Amino acid sequence: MSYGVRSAVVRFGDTVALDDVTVDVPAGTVVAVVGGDGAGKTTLLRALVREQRLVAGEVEAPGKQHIGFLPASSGSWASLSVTQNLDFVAGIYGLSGAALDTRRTELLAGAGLARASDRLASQLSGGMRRKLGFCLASVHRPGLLVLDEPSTGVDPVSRIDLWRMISQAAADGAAVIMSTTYLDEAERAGHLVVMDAGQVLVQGSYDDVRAHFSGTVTRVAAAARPAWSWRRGPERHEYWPAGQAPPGSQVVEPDLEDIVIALSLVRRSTAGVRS
Ligand SMILES: Nc1ncnc2c1ncn2[C@@H]1O[C@H](COP(=O)(O)OP(=O)(O)OP(=O)(O)O)[C@@H](O)[C@H]1O
Repeated sequence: MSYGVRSAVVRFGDTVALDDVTVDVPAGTVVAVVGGDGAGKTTLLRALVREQRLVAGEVEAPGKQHIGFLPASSGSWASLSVTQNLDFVAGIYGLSGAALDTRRTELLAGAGLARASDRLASQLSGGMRRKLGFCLASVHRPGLLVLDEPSTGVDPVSRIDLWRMISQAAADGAAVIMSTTYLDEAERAGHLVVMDAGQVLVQGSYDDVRAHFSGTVTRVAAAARPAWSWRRGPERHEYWPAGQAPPGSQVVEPDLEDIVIALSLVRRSTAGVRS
């Protein structure tokens, strides 16, 4: 079973938020959607859960009761405790008794929230709230799990817990699609979708994305082409089209962050956004 969107188009006035986007989300796979601000990640996920209407194209998704959706904001009820949040959502899906007890224990332990089970959601840290949101989205073991930036604000150690749970959901057979701004963690997904300005720039496994990348990334002290360079920690990286890097340049093996930035710069240049 594979879900997804085909040739999806979404417009907000003059803004094309999705421009002929086709993405498959096969069962048992984690698809990570990456891209800069306004790339169209949230619109894609909302289209998939049918919260955003398409101007053109098709959505293939199961019925609402088989979808789990963690929206970019909130995802839980501030005035309910952690347990009350879980039991409330589980109840909507008809989960009760021993089955609910088992699932609650499993999710709270996995998310590291067991000791916070009586705390109000409003009293949780931002990262804990995102983890609770994940638990609520996945409590009914949906066939399609759609997560909008589940790890934003979650500390690096807790992100490991979250990834374990996301991977487990896929291993149990769910089709999982998530957006993330953490490109190091996106590299772990089975399938990557790199977006910019509503378009899919490239998609496939991390190896496919690297193989598709043409051009050279160099490490520089001062940028020769400022519009094509970006900061990476204490370093500065610069993009050159294939064969154009000056002789003697310090060439670096581009990681996903370099590739996403370079592809976005190329797209904007092609679209006439940059001179
Ligand atoms: N309700 C809306 N009304 C008008 N424009 C919108 C609306 N929602 C999204 N957009 C525009 O559509 C484009 C895609 O937005 P979207 O939220 O999908 O991007 P994103 O990749 O999720 O960005 P971010 O990471 O900043 O949330 C942006 O240009 C955004 O301004």
